Amino acid sequence: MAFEGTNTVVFLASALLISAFSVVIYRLYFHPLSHIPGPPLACITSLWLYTKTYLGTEASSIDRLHQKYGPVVRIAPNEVDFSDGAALAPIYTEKGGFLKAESYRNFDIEGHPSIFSALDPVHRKSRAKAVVGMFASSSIRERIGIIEECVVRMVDRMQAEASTGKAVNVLNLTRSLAVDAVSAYLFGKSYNGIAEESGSQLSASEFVNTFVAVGRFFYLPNWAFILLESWSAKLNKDKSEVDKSMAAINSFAEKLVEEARPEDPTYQGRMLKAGISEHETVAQCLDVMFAGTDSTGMNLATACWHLAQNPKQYERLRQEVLSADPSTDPQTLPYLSAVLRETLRLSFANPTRLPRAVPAGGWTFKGIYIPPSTVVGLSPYTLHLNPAVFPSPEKFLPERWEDPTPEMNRDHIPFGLGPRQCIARNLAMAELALGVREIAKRDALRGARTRGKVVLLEWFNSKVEGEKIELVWS
Ligand code: HEM
Repeated sequence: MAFEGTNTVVFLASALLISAFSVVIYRLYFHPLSHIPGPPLACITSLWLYTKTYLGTEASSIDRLHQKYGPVVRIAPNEVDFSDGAALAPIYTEKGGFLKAESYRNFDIEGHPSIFSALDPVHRKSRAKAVVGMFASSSIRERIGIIEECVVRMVDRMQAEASTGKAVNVLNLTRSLAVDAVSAYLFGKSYNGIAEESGSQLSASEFVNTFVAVGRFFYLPNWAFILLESWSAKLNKDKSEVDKSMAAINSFAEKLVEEARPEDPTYQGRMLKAGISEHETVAQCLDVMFAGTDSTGMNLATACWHLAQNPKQYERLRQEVLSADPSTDPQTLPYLSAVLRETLRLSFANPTRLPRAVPAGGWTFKGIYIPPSTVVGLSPYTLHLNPAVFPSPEKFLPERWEDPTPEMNRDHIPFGLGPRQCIARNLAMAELALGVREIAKRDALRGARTRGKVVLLEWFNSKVEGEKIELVWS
């Protein structure tokens, strides 16, 4: 009997080994992507990509692969990354671009695909159509005073915290501004983050951090994602802080929806009017609260960081702001716009690939055939740091935008591009331009020095280590 048992084990182990070996041989030599170069481990198993993503080194690791293997690299059995900006148009824009990859489902909220995470364009369209008017430049111009007020309050607080002589976490301040601007402008009710106790962490921070952390499991199949997310939430040592922050944000969003009427011209009112359920409307509000707080906060804090490090550029910006008519739209000031473009190039709020699925029929790029369902994409990280397009790419040089080449314009993709580019681009730009103008006008960065380093984990929404971007005023 024992002998028979051993035989079965040996048989099963051999069968397993043979099938694993066959998969390896197939993926390396017979798979429809076997003609694309890439590290053998990544071609054999998605674990390579999952690990890099989890560790927050995805974008830089793939960038190094491009340096070794060229502009088209296989980074997983069924995934290919491009570094050639010529691939942007076919993937993201032409004929509506390719559909978002399955991994976006991991960003669904409470089981609802958000405007951001929806894969199905029809599902997304009914939601986006209800609110897209709020993001038009003309609508933002009409109610720009709401954002201006938040900006003034944020700079007041920055100056008050600066005067204490202690290190100031500007990321906390800019996140507070961002959550207030989005909530006041879209929902008609400010979250009032700037009014929270000076020096304390924004109560919405852990909510934002939790969403950011979703990015570490971005590429996992949805079932594995759900499993790991629930385990890691249970194991989180800061669980009570997270729960508190989530509860604060959830009750804010729930109240908004409870009190909303479909005839209200607010984000929540428009969603309800479009027939979206109350439960889903709460989820859609949470989605923009996160998206609006994280990326804009990160970019404005990055602008402060670089301006504090570059006094000549800060002075030039100030001179431009001070000599302009105060009623001028700051987005029309050339140097201020150059500062923002350079900030958006280097902030890496969204550093990694924006993955898309190749449609039926496949796709041929410069003679290279990519079969249907392959996940393809380009990353802001690789494009924005390409020395052939942006010489001395690590340097903060707003001057480079005074006379940009066509390749610079093409490869600068902080908001993504095509029909799925950032729906709130105009709102974000208005916040950033008003923020930078107010800081320059009031000379809020006079005497500011950067403290420590800004280390990023390259998740879909990058995580700043320690959630701090610190300045000290002397
Ligand atoms: C500087 C600030 C911002 C940056 C850099 C940024 C960046 C991006 C990027 C890269 C995408 C496209 C992702 C992809 O293709 O997968 C995106 C989409 C999106 N963003 Fe932003 N974003 C910013 C501000 C905002 C704000 C303020 C809001 C909301 C108030 C927002 C809401 C969204 C939504 C809803 C989408 C999904 C659009 C769609 O798929 O139709 N973002 N953003």
